[in-house]
Amino acid sequence: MLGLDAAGKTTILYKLHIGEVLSTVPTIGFNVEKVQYKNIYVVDSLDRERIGKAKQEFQAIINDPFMRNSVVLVFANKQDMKGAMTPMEVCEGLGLFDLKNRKWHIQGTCALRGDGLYEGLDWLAGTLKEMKAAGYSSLGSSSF
Ligand SMILES: Nc1nc2c(ncn2[C@@H]2O[C@H](COP(=O)(O)OP(=O)(O)OP(=O)(O)O)[C@@H](O)[C@H]2O)c(=O)[nH]1
Ligand SMILES: [Mg+2]
Repeated sequence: MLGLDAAGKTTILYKLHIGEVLSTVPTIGFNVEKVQYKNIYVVDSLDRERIGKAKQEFQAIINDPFMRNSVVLVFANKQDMKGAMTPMEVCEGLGLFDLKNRKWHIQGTCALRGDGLYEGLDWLAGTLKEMKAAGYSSLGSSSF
């Protein structure tokens, strides 16, 4: 799971693991959270100023050779906040529409409440299963 600082990664993991949000402290260093599900990118939908930076990082990740053929789930987080970008705006901001030959999905989420998290993960699990059944051997990076 990847994303710029304060996107909501730690909150999502807390929510998924224990169903209750504890206060979080910023993660120093790489903004990478280990989680069983791979290929998840989290965006702070409220942070319009840094959507360009989020795009840069996102494009670098998905263009990494290890990420070829990988499926991508994007969480457009903080949908509870007034003025947040809609999932469609986040989609445009990241350049998701330009992705060729790639299965991707964007899911609006509110990590604090847990809204949308399982819907997104269901899509990811179902898609990975489909691809496995279709005989794809490479399901993306093992380092995510
Ligand atoms: N309103 C709102 N706040 C959120 C949501 N998700 C996370 N936050 C808040 O956003 C802040 C940053 O969340 P974190 O989970 O620490 O973000 P992170 O991606 O782990 O950040 P780094 O560890 O710095 O990379 C915290 O104050 C969270 O409570 C959300 O869906 N809605
Ligand atoms: Mg964190």
